[in-house]
Amino acid sequence: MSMNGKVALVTGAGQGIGRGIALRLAKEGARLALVDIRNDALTAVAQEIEALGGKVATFVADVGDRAQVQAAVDHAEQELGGFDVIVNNAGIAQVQAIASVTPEEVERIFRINVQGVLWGIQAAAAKFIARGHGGKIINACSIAGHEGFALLGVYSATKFAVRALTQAAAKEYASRKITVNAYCPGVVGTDMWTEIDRRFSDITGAKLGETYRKYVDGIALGRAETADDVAGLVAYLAGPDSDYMTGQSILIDGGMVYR
Ligand SMILES: NC(=O)C1=CN([C@@H]2O[C@H](COP(=O)(O)OP(=O)(O)OC[C@H]3O[C@@H](n4cnc5c(N)ncnc54)[C@H](O)[C@@H]3O)[C@@H](O)[C@H]2O)C=CC1
Ligand SMILES: CC(=O)C(C)=O
Repeated sequence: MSMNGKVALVTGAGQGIGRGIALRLAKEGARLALVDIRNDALTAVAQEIEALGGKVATFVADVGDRAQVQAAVDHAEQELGGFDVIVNNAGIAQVQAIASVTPEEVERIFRINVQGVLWGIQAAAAKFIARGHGGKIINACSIAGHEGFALLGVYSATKFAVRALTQAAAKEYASRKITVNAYCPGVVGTDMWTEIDRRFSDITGAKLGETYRKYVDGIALGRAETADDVAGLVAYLAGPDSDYMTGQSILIDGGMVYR
C-alpha cells in the first residue's frame, strides 16, 4: 500500500469522483479527511471507508470560503495527526451560452472552481512548510482545461485557470519539496454529467441523454470514464512513484483531447 501512514484531505468527497478518490486512497492505506458542503453525503462515504477498516474524519465546508478551508485543514491535522496530501476536487459545472452568461454565474463558478483550489493550495502548502517534509497538492482540472467546449465556456475558463495555478504553485513551492499536479478527466458518469446533459437539453432542444451519448461517442476507448479510472491516476500522484513530477495537468479521458 503506497500511502501507509499518510493523511490525505479530499474536497467534494461526498459523491462522484471525490468519493472514488477517497475510497481508493483509503485502500492505499491513507487516513482520510473528507470535506464537502453536504453532511449527509460525507457521513455515507465515511461509513464506507470505516467498513474497509480505514480511519476517517469529516468536515462540512464550502471550498469557496477561505476561512472554512483553513479550518478544515487545521481540523484534519489535529484529528488525524498529520497532513501529507490535499486533493482539491470539489467543483461545479455550468452550461450557458457566452451570449447569455450573467456576472452572478461567473462569480459563483470562479469562486468554487478557482478560488476553492487556490485556498486549498494556500492552506495545505503552509502546513507542509511548517512540518518541513514536503507534501503533495493535487487539483481537479478537466479536458475542458485543455480545450474550450461550446456552452461550457466559463466552466472551461475555470479549468484553464486551475492549470495556471497548478504550474505557478509548482514553481513557487518546489524548493519546499511540495509537488503540485492536476488530473484532467473526460466524461465521467456522475451527477455532474446528468446535470450538464439536462442543461444542454434545455438550451439546444436535444433529447435527454443525447448530449452525453454524443460526448461518449467521441471517446477513442469507446466507453465513459468511471470515478475509479480517475482515482487510479490520483493514487499515483499522491504516492511516492510521482515524486519527480510537478506542474503537470494530466489528461485521463480515454482518448478525447490530444496535447
Ligand atoms: N464528471 C465529469 O465528467 C468531470 C468532472 N471533472 C471535475 O471533477 C470534480 C468532481 O466532479 P464530479 O464528481 O463529477 O462532480 P459531482 O457534482 O458529482 O460531485 C461534486 C461534489 O462536490 C461537492 N461540492 C460542490 N460544491 C462544493 C463547495 N463549494 N464546497 C465543498 N464541496 C462542494 C458536492 O456536494 C459533491 O459532493 C469537479 O472539479 C469537476 O469539475 C472534470 C472533468 C470531467
Ligand atoms: C464536466 C467536464 O469537465 C466535461 C467537459 O465533461
